[in-house]
Amino acid sequence: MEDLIEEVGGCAITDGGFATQLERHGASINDPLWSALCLIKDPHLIKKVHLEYLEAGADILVSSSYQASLPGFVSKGLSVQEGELLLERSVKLALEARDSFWNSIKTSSEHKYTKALVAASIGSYGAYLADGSEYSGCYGPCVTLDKLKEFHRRRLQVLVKAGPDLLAFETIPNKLEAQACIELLEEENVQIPSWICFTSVDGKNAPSGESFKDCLDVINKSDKVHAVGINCAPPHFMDSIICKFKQLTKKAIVVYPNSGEVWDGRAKKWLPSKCFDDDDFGCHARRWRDLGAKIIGGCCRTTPSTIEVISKALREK
Ligand SMILES: C[S+](C)CC[C@H](N)C(=O)O
Ligand SMILES: N[C@@H](CCS)C(=O)O
Ligand SMILES: [Zn+2]
Repeated sequence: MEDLIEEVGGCAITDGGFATQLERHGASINDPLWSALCLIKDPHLIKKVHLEYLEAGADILVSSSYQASLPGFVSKGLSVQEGELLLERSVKLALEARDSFWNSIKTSSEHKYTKALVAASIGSYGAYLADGSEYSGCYGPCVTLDKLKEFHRRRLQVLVKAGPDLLAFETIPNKLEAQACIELLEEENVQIPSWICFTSVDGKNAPSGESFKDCLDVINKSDKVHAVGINCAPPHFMDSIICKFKQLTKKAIVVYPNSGEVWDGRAKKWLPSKCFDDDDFGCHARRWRDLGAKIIGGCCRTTPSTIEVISKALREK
């Protein structure tokens, strides 16, 4: 990850909203598995979306496993073994897209691309609950550290074995889940780098109300985690969050905010709110880089055109 950041001039671009782009192609993801439903129904579309983000200039692809889980697949009537194959497929599809894109352009002397890395997405427990609780962090008293580790363990093992370049823990909403992720990375002796991203609904704390200082103190103790940041929070929080994270950690900072719309977990739809358009992302991406972010992209409701604008803004001399 550090090599990629250096190779691309100090700031790598991750992709944009994966589920958002699936939906724009007509995929129906109103389901407890959300975008991971496409792993069963339409894997070709997953590859197409990965290729679109590569074309737009993403240096990092995040796999389609955000809301994929073994209990989720089993509740659809699949066996554990079938579920494991689907998790593996999520990484393979991204690797295949990356390799075929790279093979198609690498011999041309004029291309502007770097060979992308594939990050296996590991969505939070709240994502699996499919009730929007990745934005509240309220898992209730029954959800202990051990329960969170057991939820994450097998999926992590299968995703690591599938051969991604990175692990991307996404939308972590509280300190307990950050602790679970750190302990798992140690216990499983994971050798590939990880990033851990939190959500935020107030721009100051994790959704649970716990301070980012407390959350980052947990993460700073682990050398398995190479970057820490925020995803799927409103973009106008990023300036102050980057400044705050710079004081709280020496790890690389990653930011890939959503458009600013707000997810209604009950109605399962995005509610309009103060939003950034693609051009806003372009201007702000430069600012986020200048403030010290090392990986920048978009999350829900951003699209390949957002990533193209970010790429132009960051790569143009
Ligand atoms: C990042 S959110 C929009 C993903 C969907 C959510 N976990 C749900 O199922 O409601
Ligand atoms: N990687 C996931 C994140 C959702 S918050 C996606 O882009 O769909
Ligand atoms: Zn998102």
